[in-house]
Amino acid sequence: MTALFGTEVAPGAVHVPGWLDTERQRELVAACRAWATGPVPMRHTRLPLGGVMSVRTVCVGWHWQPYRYTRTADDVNGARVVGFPDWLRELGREAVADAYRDPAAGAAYAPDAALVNFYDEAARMGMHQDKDERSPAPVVSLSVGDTCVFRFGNTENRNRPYTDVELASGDLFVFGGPSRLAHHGVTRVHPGTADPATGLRAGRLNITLRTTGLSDGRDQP
Ligand SMILES: O=C(O)CCC(=O)C(=O)O
Ligand SMILES: [Fe+2]
Repeated sequence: MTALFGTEVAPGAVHVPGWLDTERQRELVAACRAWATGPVPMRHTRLPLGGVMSVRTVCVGWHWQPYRYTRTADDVNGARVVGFPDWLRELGREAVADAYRDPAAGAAYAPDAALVNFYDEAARMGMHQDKDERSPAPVVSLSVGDTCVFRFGNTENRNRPYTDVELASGDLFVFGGPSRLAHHGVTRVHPGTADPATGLRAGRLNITLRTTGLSDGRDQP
């Protein structure tokens, strides 16, 4: 087991470098490759004002489109989103338990959605809040591939104060509690920093686990 000396970037926001070993990163890359092919293909999300996101995204458990979750990908091909696997929920539980050093918080964690984002070297993500979930449960973020600059800000606005954190392959970042609605984004990706042993030769994968707080038959309007 890796020694877990995470850094608290803000209250409730913990960075644990090197949390995933190479084998687990390889497994995640393989899972993301499979999800990227369907039933809903990985694609650039269209924004309501006509823009498209520079990252490519595929969802697991619930489909996210700006700014709601549904079971079917109505903005892509109408297909039902792939099911959320038990092993991914278990990984999320381990992540929360380790980052917060709180086994009970880990055991209570029950994510039901994941967003898988792929960044090529030009992709970015603007400052935003993850606020389409109806649950205060933490977000678990796992990174594989090229190192990026992850900007972790405040709950008030997109501006300072913020902290720039380098997220490298295998890193875990958990944000919950008072940081759950903090603004955050990715300001750049450092090309050529990935370890090819993960199976991802170029670019960056980020997987965020979320708890939607939704149940079937009650899709968000
Ligand atoms: O890529 C990252 O590290 C962050 C992704 C993110 O903020 C999101 O998907 O909402
Ligand atoms: Fe986010």
